[in-house]
Formats: sequence, structure tokens, C-alpha cells
Amino acid sequence: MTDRLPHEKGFHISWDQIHRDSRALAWRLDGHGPAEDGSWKAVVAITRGGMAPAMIVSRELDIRTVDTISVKSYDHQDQSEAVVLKSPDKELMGDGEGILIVDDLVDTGKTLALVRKMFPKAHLATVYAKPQGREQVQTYITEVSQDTWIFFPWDMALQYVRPYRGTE
Ligand SMILES: O=P(O)(O)OC[C@H]1O[C@H](OP(=O)(O)OP(=O)(O)O)[C@H](O)[C@@H]1O
Ligand code: HPA
Ligand SMILES: [Mg+2]
Repeated sequence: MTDRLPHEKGFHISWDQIHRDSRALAWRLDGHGPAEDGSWKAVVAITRGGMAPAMIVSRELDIRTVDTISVKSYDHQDQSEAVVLKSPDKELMGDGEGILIVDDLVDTGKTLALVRKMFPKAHLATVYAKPQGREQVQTYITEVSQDTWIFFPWDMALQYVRPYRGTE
């Protein structure tokens, strides 16, 4: 876990930061849907990490139809094969046209590759992206290096840190 990080760097994201970055994602997507007025039909969150960004995006863009797809590919920081545990509504999704699929980040791109295969016409958007998976995502806000592990606020808690000088 955190004391045995396989990644060289840690990028710690606060609630405030993910809120700002998710809003920035929404504003970038605004008006770029395939409908005549540029709107999107629905937002689909890739659970669980995509749920908070998807909520913020759907709020900003006034989209009330929100569904989820559950893809599991990691146990803590160990990656395994990506599998779909729950699919979104078939009738709503079709081939994905007009659907905004939102996740917190793309890392290797395995999760999004699977989602893309299921819904080839959907728009895939993430808040953060690493270089290896960047090709899989159509819109993202911030890129971090591949050897960085992103820590999200829902996986962290405030705790005591020792002063820079001192022994306690
Ligand atoms: O680009 P990839 O290498 O596939 O990795 C990115 C995915 O991995 C994490 O989800 P995870 O499977 O850990 O599930 P969670 O969202 O429930 O934490 C993250 O939230 C992305 O969905
Ligand atoms: O850098 C990451 N942070 C959190 N979850 C992840 N899942 C894949 N990569 C990451
Ligand atoms: Mg996830």
C-alpha cells in the first residue's frame, strides 16, 4: 500500500482540487455533444472512481440521466484483467452515440479499451491521464507521468505529521 509504493511519485488530490478539475472537464465538454444544440444524452460513470467526477459533470451540464458501468481492474495497486461487473441500461446506451462516459483517470488504458469496445460511439472523458492510456481518452484535463500514483481524496484522511524540525 502507501508504504510500499511501486510508483516513484505520489500526486495527492484534495476534494477541492477534484471538484475544480471535474468542473473544468465539464466546461470543456459543454456544447460538444452530437445533438444539434451540442447537448449530451446522458452521463455514465465508470464506478467507483468515476462517480464523483460524473456527478459534478452532470450537475454542471444539467444532465439528469446518469447511469453506471462497473469495471474492475485493480486490487489496491495491483492490476489484473479488466472485467465488467455491471452494464448500463441497454436501451439508453445503444452504440454509445451522445453518451458521455466519465472516469477519474486513465492509466494503462485497459479499462477504457473495454468500454470503447462495448460502446464505440461514446465520448470517453477522464479528469486525469497517464501517457500510456492517453490515446484511449477523448477529453481529459491534467496529465501526470506514468510513474506517478494518483491518490484521490476518498482514499485518504487527514493525519498528524511531524514538524520539519523536532523529534515528537
Ligand atoms: O487505465 P487503467 O489501467 O485501466 O486504470 C484506470 C482505472 O483503474 C481505477 O479503477 P479500479 O479498477 O481500481 O476501480 P475503482 O474505480 O472502483 O477504484 C481507476 O478508477 C480507473 O477506472
Ligand atoms: O494512479 C492511480 N491512482 C488511483 N487509482 C488508480 N488506478 C490506476 N492507476 C491509479
Ligand atoms: Mg475506476
